[in-house]
Amino acid sequence: MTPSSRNQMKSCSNLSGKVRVIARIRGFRDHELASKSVIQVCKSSGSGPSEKVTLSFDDQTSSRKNEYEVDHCYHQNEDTALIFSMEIKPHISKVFDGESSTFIAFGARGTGKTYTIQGSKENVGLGMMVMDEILKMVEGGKHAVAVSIYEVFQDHVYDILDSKNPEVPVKSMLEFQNLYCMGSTSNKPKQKIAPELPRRSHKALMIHILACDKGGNPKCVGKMNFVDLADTIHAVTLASRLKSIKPSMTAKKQTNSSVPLSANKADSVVAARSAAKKGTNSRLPMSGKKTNAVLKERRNIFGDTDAEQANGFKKQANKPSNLVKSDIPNGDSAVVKEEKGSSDGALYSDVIDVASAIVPCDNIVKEDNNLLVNEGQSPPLSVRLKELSMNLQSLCSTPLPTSTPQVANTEIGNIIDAVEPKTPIVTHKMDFSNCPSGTFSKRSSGMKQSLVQDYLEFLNTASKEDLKGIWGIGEKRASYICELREESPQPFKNVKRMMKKVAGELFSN
Ligand SMILES: Nc1ncnc2c1ncn2[C@@H]1O[C@H](COP(=O)(O)OP(=O)(O)OP(=O)(O)O)[C@@H](O)[C@H]1O
Repeated sequence: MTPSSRNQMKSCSNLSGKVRVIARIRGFRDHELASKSVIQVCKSSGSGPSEKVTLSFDDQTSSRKNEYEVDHCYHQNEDTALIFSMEIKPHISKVFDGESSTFIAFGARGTGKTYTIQGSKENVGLGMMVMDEILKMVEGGKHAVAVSIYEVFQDHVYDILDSKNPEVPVKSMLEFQNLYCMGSTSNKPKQKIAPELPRRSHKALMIHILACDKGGNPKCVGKMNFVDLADTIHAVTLASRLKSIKPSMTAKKQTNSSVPLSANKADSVVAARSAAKKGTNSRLPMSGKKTNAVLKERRNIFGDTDAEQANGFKKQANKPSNLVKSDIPNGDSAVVKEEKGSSDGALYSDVIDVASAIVPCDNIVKEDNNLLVNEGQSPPLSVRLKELSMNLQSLCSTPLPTSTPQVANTEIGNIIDAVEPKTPIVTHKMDFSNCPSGTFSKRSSGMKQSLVQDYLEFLNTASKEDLKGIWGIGEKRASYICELREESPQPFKNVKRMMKKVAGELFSN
């Protein structure tokens, strides 16, 4: 994908010549129609597999216009069965010959990735269709089928089915349905993730085709992988995110054991040990025995020294935030198909190959907080927004001698109600018979609320450069605000939403 810049054509097709990129249009929902976005699909003059399609997204609300070139586009009246027969079915027989494939559904929230791969109650997804076809092909033959289902959250890979036996044999559609539905609704990782934090995990279904070797032991001859790549990830960032999972993958391959700790936890162990050595901190986050075990394991995995580890982890800690921009905007999703031999494809299948690494996630909440942390010197956006909310709170909690309902207490929810649009921003019929202080209060209350609205409007519409002009908003914060706008054209409709969206329960205290 070419670097993204505004109003520039992005070619999503023919990545490394080994990837086919198709788009699927699911149509606008009612609230999306209101955003005045327009999608245009133009076919090039070629036909058949060589045809190229240009998708133009014109968001009149934000004046954004983006164009993408893809290999094919499925329209909203074309169902998943058509995608299956055109894009996936031709590859099934190749898997039996050892040619693995990976299919990635990629798009912003709500664009239809789950609908396409897992399906819904009413509509069967690609996963079920493929399994149905594969089971027919293995029936009575020399092959067998097994499945694995994984969930990737940040740098952790969770085995959803059975950590002791990552490849679970499947003999019938009923068996598969039970596993797949259980896997899809599993709350194993969810339990560990703080509810107020955005949950953006990726899911992967792997279908293994097995055949017995000469010794009668089942051996994998080929795989079909289906990845639900959640969130708004730019293709370039995608590659780096996958690379960041690589240490876990390498660990799994080299030691054939689970990775004992997340990088962050090990990082803190290394940092604490180094501090202890220097005498600046005598406390280790774990017992000395466990610390040594962790470091030993990491040495086995990475073959590095403490100092190298510290550097390596430092680099990881400084890697860009997970909150990244999508190259495929709201309203469309894409299925990317990869064939054996692609360098990128190898990376993707690696992710899944080692996905049985089970990582204790007692630290995951701490790590999730990184989502809200700005890596720069300045305080994180959440802190800045909290500051802003306190200012707004103090503005709004001033008792007003107007007809506005009095705020009974200074709970933030009540304050927000007072700033909701139902409160008149400016009183047109000013009662000048009031005493001068009354008039002044009325005017100032209108002004305060107008300021609030202006600020929200500014956050919703200002260009990145203008956002950066505000004190406390730097490159990262401005990018984050722009990303929120990608998901919804007006993310900051009112103070309540702004607080919910950006800082979760931070403001509820
Ligand atoms: N092609 C489609 N036709 C009809 N409805 C669709 C289509 N694609 C998606 N939908 C509907 O849109 C909604 C969101 O779809 P879905 O949950 O699959 O999105 P998603 O990309 O998986 O979102 P998330 O990233 O939040 O998991 C669902 O109600 C789904 O039924």
